[in-house]
Amino acid sequence: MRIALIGAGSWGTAVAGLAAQEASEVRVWAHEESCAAGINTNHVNPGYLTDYTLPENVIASSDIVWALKGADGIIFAVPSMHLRSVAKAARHDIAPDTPVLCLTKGIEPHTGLLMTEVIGEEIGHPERIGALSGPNHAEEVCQGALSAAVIAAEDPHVAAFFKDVLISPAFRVYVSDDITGVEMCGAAKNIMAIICGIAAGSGLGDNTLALIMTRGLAEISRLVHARGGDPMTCMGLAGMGDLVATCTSEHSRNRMFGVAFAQGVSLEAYQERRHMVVEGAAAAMSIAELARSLDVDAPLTFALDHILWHGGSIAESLEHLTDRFPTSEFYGINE
Ligand SMILES: NC(=O)C1=CN([C@@H]2O[C@H](COP(=O)(O)OP(=O)(O)OC[C@H]3O[C@@H](n4cnc5c(N)ncnc54)[C@H](O)[C@@H]3O)[C@@H](O)[C@H]2O)C=CC1
Ligand SMILES: O=C(CO)COP(=O)(O)O
Repeated sequence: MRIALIGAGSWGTAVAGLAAQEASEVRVWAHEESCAAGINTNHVNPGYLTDYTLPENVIASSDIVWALKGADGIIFAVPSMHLRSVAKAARHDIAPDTPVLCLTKGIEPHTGLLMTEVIGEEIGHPERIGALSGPNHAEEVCQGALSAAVIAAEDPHVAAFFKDVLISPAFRVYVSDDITGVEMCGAAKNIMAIICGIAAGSGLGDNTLALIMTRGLAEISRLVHARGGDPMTCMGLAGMGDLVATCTSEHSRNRMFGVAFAQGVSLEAYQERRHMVVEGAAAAMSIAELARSLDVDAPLTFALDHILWHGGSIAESLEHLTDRFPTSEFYGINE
């Protein structure tokens, strides 16, 4: 069996290693030629996860046609801002019945589309496209630390196919049919992680972090419900699981960016320094747009959008948030 892994950042690299346990060959497409060369020569990606040695059946190229050739399954792991252009470039080299899995976490700005919907618009046959999400930092998964994820797909055969490819004693894979809920949770939790980072970087304590995570989860549940997903998904790996991991972990780019931002580092400077995507920044904008269009009350998302993209101050946003009159804890989720 041959798997194509489109994207050689941290997560694509770690998941290539997982897939290589089941597949006879994993072909990785890397945006940077140097990443492909390092994987082929030393079995190490020189750009990401540099302490991790990939299995020898993982090979790479910056030629996407080569990567897709003869693939029995295709996994997309590119940042959200590049997903549409990469899927467009791949469209003529993907057979209509090849199962596809999306690892990207985000919502497309202006369209409000989920990442699987973006891929579906470009390559067609959206029913064969699933999404994987959960509390999975690449740095831990590649070292075999016990982790779990959920794969959501409309077609259960697609979820079962990728579950068989990726599951191992150290990487537990559950399945779901709530693709909307799983993808909304994966995109929105990054916003809460940045806010937790800002709070921690501003000297606020553990009570505040727990407050942000809990009210964040209620906000995510309202968004999931309004977008047509199942709020129960928020209790699972893609919801609470990933929220806890990303809001508390030292590996979280989103949380660490929030800490740095509170100390005066700009988004551009942070991304330039780390060469890593901070998906929650883009998600603050795209999910704020989506929430307004769906008439969802999303105060934490609106606050981060205001701070990052409209010049709002942290102090002013905190004052605005704490001025709100608390109502029923779970409003907007059941009705
Ligand atoms: N890192 C992690 O532990 C996890 C990441 N994810 C998600 O996976 C997705 C990919 O993130 P990472 O692998 O962490 O990325 P990363 O931040 O480690 O690396 C950035 C990636 O962007 C690529 N890139 C840069 N410019 C590009 C362009 N013009 N066109 C196409 N690709 C370009 C780079 O080649 C590299 O693959 C994101 O949506 C992220 O939220 C999900 C779960 C875990
Ligand atoms: O989605 C991720 C982990 O599940 C990666 O995002 P963070 O690095 O911000 O946690």
